[in-house]
Amino acid sequence: MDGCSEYISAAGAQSALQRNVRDRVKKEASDRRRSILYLIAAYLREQNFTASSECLEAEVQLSSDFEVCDNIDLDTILQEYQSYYYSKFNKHAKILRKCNVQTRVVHVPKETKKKSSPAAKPTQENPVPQFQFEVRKLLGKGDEVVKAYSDVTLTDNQLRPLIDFDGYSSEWREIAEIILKEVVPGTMGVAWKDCVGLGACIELLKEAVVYPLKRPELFTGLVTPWKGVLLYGPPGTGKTLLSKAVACESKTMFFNVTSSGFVHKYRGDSEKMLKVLFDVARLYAPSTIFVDELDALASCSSDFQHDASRRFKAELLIQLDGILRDEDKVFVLATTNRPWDLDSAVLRRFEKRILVDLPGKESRWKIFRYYFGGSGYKFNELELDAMSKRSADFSGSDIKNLCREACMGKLRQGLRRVENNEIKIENLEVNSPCLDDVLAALMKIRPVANARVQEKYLKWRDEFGCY
Ligand SMILES: Nc1ncnc2c1ncn2[C@@H]1O[C@H](COP(=O)(O)OP(=O)(O)OP(=O)(O)O)[C@@H](O)[C@H]1O
Repeated sequence: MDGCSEYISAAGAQSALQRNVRDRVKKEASDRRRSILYLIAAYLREQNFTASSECLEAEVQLSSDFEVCDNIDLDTILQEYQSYYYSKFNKHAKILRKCNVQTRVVHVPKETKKKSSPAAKPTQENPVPQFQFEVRKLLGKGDEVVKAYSDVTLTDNQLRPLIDFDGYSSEWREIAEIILKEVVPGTMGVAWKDCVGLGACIELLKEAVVYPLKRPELFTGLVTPWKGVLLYGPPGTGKTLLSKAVACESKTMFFNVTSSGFVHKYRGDSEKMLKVLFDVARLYAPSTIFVDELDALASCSSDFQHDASRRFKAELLIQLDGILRDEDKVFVLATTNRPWDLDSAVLRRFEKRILVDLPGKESRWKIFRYYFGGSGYKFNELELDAMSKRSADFSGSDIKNLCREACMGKLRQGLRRVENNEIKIENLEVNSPCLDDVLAALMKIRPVANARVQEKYLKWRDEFGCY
């Protein structure tokens, strides 16, 4: 082959290659366009716009041989795009903008003008529009949901079944129903008075969730209620106890998000779940979203897969921003005993960050009195002084354990006499524990935290706390 024909054949091969690439790109674009149309048709059907969906299917000749895959819907795609945009550019994606009214063009296809939607107008032959029929079918499900949280004190709004809220996909409703089934009943019997020695935290929680509901007119302008509160501190100091009291005392719908359960149960779909959670909380407002162990969900180094964790955090930030910005009566309460591990962007969204510290001597005194008094055991002030003095570093939970151990110690003495056949078990009477029993228990039970641990929290509070 001479140089010229070599050149021609190389040029021919290159142009064939270019044609191939062009064809591939064209095919990809046309596949994409086709997928978009299927997605739109499915979305319209999902939203009960049956006539519009049929019209679209006819106009673009969609074949009934294809259907949208289970786990793809427009809502998910949009949500993922928003999360991606936020994590990439650190600002919210703008999906819509108001158009110029003068230049706006409204396109009404001829077919839809002729055909009125069966859902829109009941006729004599068909008095129950198709849409309402769908509603009835689903209403049964909604009723079950209402029953599931019927022991919560609910307002009229909160008693509305899910189906009353239009415009959500069936996937959204499925997730929403799971969430509603996990609403914490307000009948756990924990009152403010059970959170002994935690007066400052209680005041703040009342400011955030109780008073704004009782006297909303007092909380306007700059005096808006706190929307995000983080309770942090050593283990066993009553953070979860406080949140249970919020559930019982606040009369809000209380959504309990246990981090480990959340990530495990909805792995791969956590951010979708999170979005629905906040949607549902808004729909059923006033509500409280309680996130236990926030560090497991939003630490700088979350252990669930890197990408999933990034997307989850981005969605959490979007949702927290929404709560802070909007007027909705949704309050987010979170706890952690590793505040230093939290992602700083998440941390910033919690307007109040409160240390629930180890109880001081006076608080320990009150906690001893609370637990022994609650069981009918009376100790005088001097005895309570002695206990509180010797229990430095004990958390509320440690003190509770100590009280149990003291009572068990007394019972054990009696059981030993039964074992030695000194008395019959039927005749065994257990006396109140005395100070010696408590001191003996003090030798056995050691506190979980100590001054060094406490120091770490105090240091973090001085740097990042907001109380
Ligand atoms: N201040 C307190 N007054 C009365 N009881 C308390 C107090 N603090 C803790 N307790 C008791 O200890 C138990 C455990 O406390 P709680 O679970 O609230 O601690 P926590 O701070 O959430 O711990 P962790 O950080 O490990 O989750 C409570 O259910 C309660 O019985």
